Amino acid sequence: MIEIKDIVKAYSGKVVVNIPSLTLLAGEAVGLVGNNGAGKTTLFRMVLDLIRPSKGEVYSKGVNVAQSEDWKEYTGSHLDEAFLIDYLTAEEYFKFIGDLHGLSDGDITERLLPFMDLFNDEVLNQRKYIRDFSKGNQKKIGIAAAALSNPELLVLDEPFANLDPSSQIRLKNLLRNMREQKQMAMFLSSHDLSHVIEVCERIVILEKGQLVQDMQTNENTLRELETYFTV
Ligand SMILES: Nc1ncnc2c1ncn2[C@@H]1O[C@H](COP(=O)(O)OP(=O)(O)OP(=O)(O)O)[C@@H](O)[C@H]1O
Repeated sequence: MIEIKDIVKAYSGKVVVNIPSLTLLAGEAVGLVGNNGAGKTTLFRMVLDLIRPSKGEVYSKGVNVAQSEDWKEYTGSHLDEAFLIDYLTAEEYFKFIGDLHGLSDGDITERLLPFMDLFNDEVLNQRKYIRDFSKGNQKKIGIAAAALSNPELLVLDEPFANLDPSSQIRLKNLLRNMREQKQMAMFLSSHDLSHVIEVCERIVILEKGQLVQDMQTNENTLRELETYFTV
C-alpha cells in the first residue's frame, strides 16, 4: 500500500530522516515508535505529501504521492490540530469532511456512532467552536474526521497523546475494531508502547531518523521495547 524508497529529509544540511526502504501492506497496522525528535512526524508529513523529501520518493498503491492526488481518496489522516478548522463547530467540521467524500448527513451520523463512547458527550451538541475545545477533545474530533470516509489507510500521529486514561482505552478498542471490521491499514506513531502494540501487528523503531528495528508484535514485544528504550 505504501512504499518508502530511499527517502532522506534534511534541514539546513542536517539529516533528520534517512530510510532506505519501508513498506506497509494493505490492511496492515504499523506502529512507529521512537524518542522525541526521532523523525516520526517528519516521516508522516512526507507520506502525506505535506513536505517533500530532500531525496527519494513515497509511493501509495504504486503512485508517487507527490505526483498524484489519487491517494487522498482512500487515505485518512490526523497529525495535529492544524488539520482542524478552528472556526467551525465539531458538527460543521464533520459535515465539511463528509461533503469532500460525498457522504450524506445520514452517513455521517452513522459513521460517527462508534465514536460516541470516545466522545463522552463532550464533542457533539456543544455549541462551541473547535478552537474552544480541550486538546484531548480536539484530538478526538480529528481522529473521527480522519476515519469518517472509511479510508483504506489511516495515518495518525500520537493518537493517544492528550487523552485521559478512559479515552485512551476507548480509542484503542475503536482502532482495533476498525481494523477488524474494515481491514483498514494503519500507520500510527505513539509514545505509549502498550497501546500501540495492542493495535498494531508490526512495530518500527526510528532512532535519529534511521529505521533501527522492524518487528512483528508478539507476547514479548512490550518487554523487548521497554528493554530497548531503557537507557
Ligand atoms: N521545519 C523544520 N526545520 C528544522 N528542523 C526540523 C523541522 N521539522 C522537524 N525538524 C527536526 O527534525 C527532527 C525530527 O523531528 P520530528 O518532529 O519528526 O520528530 P518526532 O519523532 O515526531 O518527535 P516527537 O516524538 O518529539 O514528536 C527534529 O530534530 C526536529 O527539530
